[in-house]
Amino acid sequence: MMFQQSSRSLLDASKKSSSFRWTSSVGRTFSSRSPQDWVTTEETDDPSIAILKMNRAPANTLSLEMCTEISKAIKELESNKKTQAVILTSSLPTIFSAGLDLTELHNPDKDRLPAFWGAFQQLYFDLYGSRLATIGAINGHAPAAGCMLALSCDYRIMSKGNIGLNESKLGICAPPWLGQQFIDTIGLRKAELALNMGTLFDTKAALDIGLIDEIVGEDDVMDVAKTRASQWVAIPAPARVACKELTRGRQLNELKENRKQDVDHFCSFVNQEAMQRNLGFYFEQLAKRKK
Ligand SMILES: CCCCC/C=C\C/C=C\CC/C=C/CC(=O)SCCNC(=O)CCNC(=O)[C@H](O)C(C)(C)COP(=O)(O)OP(=O)(O)OC[C@H]1O[C@@H](n2cnc3c(N)ncnc32)[C@H](O)[C@@H]1OP(=O)(O)O
Repeated sequence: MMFQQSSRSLLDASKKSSSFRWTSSVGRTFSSRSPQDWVTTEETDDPSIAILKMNRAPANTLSLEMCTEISKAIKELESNKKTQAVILTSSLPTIFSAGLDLTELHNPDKDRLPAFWGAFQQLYFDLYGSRLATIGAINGHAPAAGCMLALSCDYRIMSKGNIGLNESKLGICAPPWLGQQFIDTIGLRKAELALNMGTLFDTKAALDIGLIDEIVGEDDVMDVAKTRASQWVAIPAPARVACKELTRGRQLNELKENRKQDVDHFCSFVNQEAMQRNLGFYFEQLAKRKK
């Protein structure tokens, strides 16, 4: 049942994921550590509050396996009835998440691409629809899908870095459900300007526009995150879950009903020659910027 305070998320869409064809890693990963190490969960001194850390150096990019690992960690936390809140953060010094792993999109493997997008959709279901109170402790850059991770949390604190949907700079457009999440958060006109220009906001601008809820000092991130988590947990869970359903249920259901079309749409979009060319240029720019 959707509104029950149980170990299940608002939309228990995970069952559907079993229909994906999960292909094995094709050696595209950055980190030499195994996917199991890319996401860790920690307890806090309050048994109702847990921490989920992303540890995929160098940029916590979302590959198929990274999406799956984060989803798995959320599900595991939800399966413990005591856990009522999770703080999502990064163990990297300057990056929360650099968004989708662009190596998944550039010259993609044709069987892996739909599975990758399915895993990204699943992550959205699991985080945006989690029964847990979710606190985004954004301690570094959060562009594009990194911003999606932040937007999927119930409350966002940020210490440094830039955040926003910059997809247009890559010659692409955010998927409709991510665009809608952005519009729902900051309003149509502001979203229209930011989406078209691919604007990335620093912490002050992000607060002004309503993309984040609070700016915190670098050394205070975890303390503030725990305090905010305690405040969310203090609200009776059935009310909290019902409020989430009220504000997010329609969007979640819409994508749930259109999952297959969304995957097809994404794959045909990404496979276009012009799109591949743009991605190639963007990669070159990233590499040059470093030099
Ligand atoms: C109605 C019609 C609509 C149709 C739409 C239908 C479907 C939608 C289709 C497509 C939607 C696709 C959605 C995409 C969402 C995304 O998330 S795209 C990814 C966007 N991300 C970025 O642009 C971030 C790029 N990275 C950076 O700007 C910087 O790395 C940073 C985050 C600001 C950090 O800078 P810093 O100097 O600290 O680090 P480096 O730049 O040196 O990065 C370290 C290392 O990591 C590599 N890297 C960084 N980001 C990515 C990435 N996203 N993917 C892959 N690799 C990445 C970088 O290249 C460095 O590598 P190294 O040189 O080998 O060390």
